[in-house]
Amino acid sequence: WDLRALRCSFSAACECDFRPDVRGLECDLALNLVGQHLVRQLVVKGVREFLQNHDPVKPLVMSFHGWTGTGKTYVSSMLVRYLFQDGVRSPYVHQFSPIVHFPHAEQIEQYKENLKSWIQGNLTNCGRSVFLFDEMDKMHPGLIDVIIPFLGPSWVVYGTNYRKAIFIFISNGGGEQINRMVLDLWYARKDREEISLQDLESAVSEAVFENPNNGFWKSGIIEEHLIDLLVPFLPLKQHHVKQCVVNELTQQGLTVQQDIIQAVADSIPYFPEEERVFSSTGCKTVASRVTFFS
Ligand SMILES: Nc1ncnc2c1ncn2[C@@H]1O[C@H](COP(=O)(O)OP(=O)(O)OP(=O)(O)O)[C@@H](O)[C@H]1O
Repeated sequence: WDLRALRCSFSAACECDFRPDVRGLECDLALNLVGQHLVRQLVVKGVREFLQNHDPVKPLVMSFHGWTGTGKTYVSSMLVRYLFQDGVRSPYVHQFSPIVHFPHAEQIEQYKENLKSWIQGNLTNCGRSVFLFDEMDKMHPGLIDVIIPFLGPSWVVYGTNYRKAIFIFISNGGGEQINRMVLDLWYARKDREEISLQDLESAVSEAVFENPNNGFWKSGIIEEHLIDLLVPFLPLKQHHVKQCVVNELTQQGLTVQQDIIQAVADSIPYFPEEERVFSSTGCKTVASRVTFFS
């Protein structure tokens, strides 16, 4: 008899689908996430502490920032996989993309209402829900503030505690600032790993808060410090790209060949243009290039 299955048939389904494995997440990140030491530390520590607390004062709110192809979606999907048995397909994981769900600026008031009731309904159904907001930099400013009441410490409806939910925002906003800081370190002949988290955090918050084209523009979410973890994704260097190629070859069951690794790494654009230090597209196009060069 599977005792868990038996218990599941009598209890709230969502708690049953919720099977967090933080150690598994930690291992997977250590093995497969390339060149993002801050991300690994912040996400594992943040999620572990949040899950260890059986009575959290507020939901866990994380915001992922960085240049394209640096691993934001990759990490969020991995996290969800280690939280829910069905991963991103779990009915308790909800993804929002502005282009798909909120395409028309003139319907913003309707979107606000829909988003609020959607979140409220799903939280009533399952306090352990995860909400993923992709491409925050393409979200109409003002829309996201409608979820502020769900992110703070005082949101309790009908006696249900909503503080066990996890909210993840993903955005390229602040990516330029992160790249600039890492590049300045490189010009100063310092390691990219020497970057200060505090400096990054304030530069990113300021950048997204002050950009009128960003979903966080003048947002109460930033102003009221509702984000628990601002997670900066650093630009990847050529040796990181090579590691992504190795991962991809292995995953596709292909032989790891030096000439393919070199050919893929050489075919990618880098910045600064002359020195070719950081990948302009991270590891984003690695999979398709591996197919092309193999
Ligand atoms: N740091 C990384 N370590 C390992 N693989 C990576 C990393 N970054 C990106 N990749 C690979 O590149 C693919 C694309 O990355 P991902 O979609 O996570 O980028 P992103 O940061 O979300 O980009 P965008 O801002 O354009 O959405 C991933 O599926 C993964 O295979």
